[in-house]
Amino acid sequence: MAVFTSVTLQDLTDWMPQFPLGKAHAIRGIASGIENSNFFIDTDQGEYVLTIFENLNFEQLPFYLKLMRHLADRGVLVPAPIANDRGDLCVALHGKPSAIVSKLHGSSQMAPQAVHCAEVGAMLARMHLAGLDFDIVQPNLRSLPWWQETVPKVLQFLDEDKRQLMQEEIRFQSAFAETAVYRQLQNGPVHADLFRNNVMFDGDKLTGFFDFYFAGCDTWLFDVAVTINDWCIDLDTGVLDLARVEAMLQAYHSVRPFTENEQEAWQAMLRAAAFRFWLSRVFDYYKPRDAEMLTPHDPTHFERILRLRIAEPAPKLPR
Ligand SMILES: Nc1ncnc2c1ncn2[C@@H]1O[C@H](COP(=O)(O)OP(=O)(O)O)[C@@H](O)[C@H]1O
Ligand SMILES: N[C@@H](CCOP(=O)(O)O)C(=O)O
Repeated sequence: MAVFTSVTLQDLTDWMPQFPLGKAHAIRGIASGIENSNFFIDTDQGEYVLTIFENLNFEQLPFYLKLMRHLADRGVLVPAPIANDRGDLCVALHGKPSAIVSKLHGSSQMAPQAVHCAEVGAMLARMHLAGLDFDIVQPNLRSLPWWQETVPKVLQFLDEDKRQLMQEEIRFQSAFAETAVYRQLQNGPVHADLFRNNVMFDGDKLTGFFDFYFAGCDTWLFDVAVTINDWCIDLDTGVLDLARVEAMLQAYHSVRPFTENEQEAWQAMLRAAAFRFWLSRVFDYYKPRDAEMLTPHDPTHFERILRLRIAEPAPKLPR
C-alpha cells in the first residue's frame, strides 16, 4: 500500500473550505498505487478522491488535470477534477501539489474477457480523438529520453543476460524512433499507463479511465501497445490472448481506423511498450522510495513480455 504523505481528518477539515464540497467527514488511505498518495474522502457532496502528487510539480500538473477536464467535457469517461474557489485544480496540501477528483463507480476488472477489452479499445480511440483539440503540449515523461537516461543507472544491478537485453533494446528503440515510419505516427495526449487497475467497470460496462499521471503527448500507437500488453495477455506467461487482442483492436479500429504506417510500426511498438515498464519496474525495484506502505511491482513480468514480443510477431492490426 502506498501512502507517502499522511493526511488526517483535521488536516482535511482545515483545507477543504476552499472547495465547493461542504465538510469532510472521513478520509481513508488507498492501498494500491505506487506513484502518489491517494485517499477516498467523504464530504457533504459525496465521495471523492484526494491525490497528493509525490513526483509531479505545480508546472507539470495542469496538463494532467486540464486534460481530464477536457476529456470529461467531451464525453470520455474519466474523473472530473474539482476547482477551488479561485478556479485552481491543483492546490498545495502539506506543501505538495494536490487535487480532488470525482470518484468513479464500480471496480477494476482484473480478469478481463473480450467484452471488456472491446470496451477499453473503443473508449481509448474516443479518448485519442477527443484529445485532438487539447492545446497544452507536455511530452510523455517516461518516453525515449527517460529510457536513455535511466538505462545507465540500472545496468549495474542486472546480470549479464538482462544487461545485454536492456542495452540491445535501448539501441533498437533509439533507432526505431529515428525512422520515417515512427516520425509519421499520429501523436497527441495519451494515457500511457492504461492497465487493468486503471479502468473501472460496472459489470461489463466501462465506467471510466483514471490515473492519468503518466499521461503525455506521445504516439497513439504506443498507448494501444501499452494497453494490449496488459489487458490481452495471460498474466502468468505474458502470451497474448488472440480473442482479447482482436476484440480490443477491432473496437479501437471501428472508432479510429489504424493507418498503414501504424501497421508497419506495430511490432516495434509492442516491444517499446514492454520495455518502458520493464525499465521503470527495474528502476523502482532498485531505487525504492520511502512509503508507509509499498508493494513493488515485479520487473521480470515485463522482461518476459519483451522477450516474447521480440521472439514472436503479434497479430497484425486490423485493416
Ligand atoms: N477517480 C477515482 N475513482 C475511484 N477510485 C479511484 C479513483 N482514483 C483512484 N482510485 C482508487 O485508488 C487506487 C490507486 O490510484 P492510482 O491512481 O492507481 O494510484 P497511483 O497514482 O499511486 O498509481 C486505484 O486502484 C483506485 O482503486
Ligand atoms: N502500471 C505501472 C506502474 C504504475 O502504477 P499504477 O498503480 O499507477 O498503475 C506498472 O505496472 O509497472
